Amino acid sequence: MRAKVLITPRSFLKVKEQAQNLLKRYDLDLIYNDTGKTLTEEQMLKMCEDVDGLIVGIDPVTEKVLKNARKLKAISKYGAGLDNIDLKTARELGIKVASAAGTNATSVAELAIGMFFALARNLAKHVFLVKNGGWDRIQGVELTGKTAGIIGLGNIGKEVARLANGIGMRIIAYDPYFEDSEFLKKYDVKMASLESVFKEADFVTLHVPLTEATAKIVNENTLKLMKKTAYIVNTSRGGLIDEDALYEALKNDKIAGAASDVFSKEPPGFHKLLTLDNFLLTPHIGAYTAEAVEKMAIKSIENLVVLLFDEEMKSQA
Ligand SMILES: NC(=O)C1=CN([C@@H]2O[C@H](COP(=O)(O)OP(=O)(O)OC[C@H]3O[C@@H](n4cnc5c(N)ncnc54)[C@H](O)[C@@H]3O)[C@@H](O)[C@H]2O)C=CC1
Ligand SMILES: O=C(O)CCC(=O)C(=O)O
Repeated sequence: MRAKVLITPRSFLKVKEQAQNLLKRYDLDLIYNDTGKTLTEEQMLKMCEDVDGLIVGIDPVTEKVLKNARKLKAISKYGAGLDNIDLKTARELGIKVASAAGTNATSVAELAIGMFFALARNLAKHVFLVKNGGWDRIQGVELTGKTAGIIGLGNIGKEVARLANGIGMRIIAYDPYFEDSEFLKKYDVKMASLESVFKEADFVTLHVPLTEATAKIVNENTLKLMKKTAYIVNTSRGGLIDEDALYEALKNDKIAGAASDVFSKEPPGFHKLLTLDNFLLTPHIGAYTAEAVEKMAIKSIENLVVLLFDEEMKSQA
């Protein structure tokens, strides 16, 4: 019987033809999420019920969804973060999981550095000001010579380090699992404690996965360590920040500003952070570039084939 695969990411539709072409040698029925939105748990419950494989974006793959998906053998993440997948239940049920980490690293790193520039030169405020008839200038700061504090030196964190080094920033990083001393030498990165990163950095940037250990890594206590002139950038996951504590720090000018691509609830709806003009935001666009969309799609297809058929993808030549 043909295996059935559900493909949920909205942006996957942009490379649908290419994906179908890559998979044509395999006996698969491909079902797409055509709602134009991230699926809810209810929708996932229904749509995963009789599938053998799943290529998933940030839609919830909860215990309930997994237990109801009796035929499911493989989950291939279209992207890096696996926090939307209940990995413990997947393991217990013998469902294999793979990530496409690395495929979107350049795109996310470029957004993070873009946010450094936007914060340093008050870009959003200036656009708003001039469009509303003003011509005032808010003094900015240079990035050159400032300290970038990278939390999580994986695929994305390393790209941020490479770019920050090119700008002439001093770089410190916290990642207890990082071991590549050659990389540190090449991009002049100094490993530091988490506390030192918060204390010394002018731009703290988050690139860790959301896990029990990293949830609310930015909180009242760590925000208190930061300089009044420092900024925080989050292109990783909303759950890494205690959003109430960030609101208080920004509102009371305890730090200079923050930018976030991600929220604990997406879309955030009305959130008090959105009322602050020292808070910039984007709607989870980190990996939404032509290049990353294509790379994520190809890698997630290749991973699915390995997981489902236990083989490297056959050459398409
Ligand atoms: N905004 C967006 O569209 C995107 C967001 N992301 C987020 O970025 C995260 C990072 O992605 P990648 O760099 O590709 O992942 P990665 O797995 O390559 O790197 C994660 C790094 O975090 C480190 N780490 C893990 N636990 C840690 C801890 N407790 N303290 C300090 N370091 C720790 C690991 O050692 C690793 O070096 C993803 O998990 C995802 O949540 C990823 C892609 C797109
Ligand atoms: O753009 C997407 O579909 C989500 C990317 C993402 O958040 C990830 O790779 O973890």
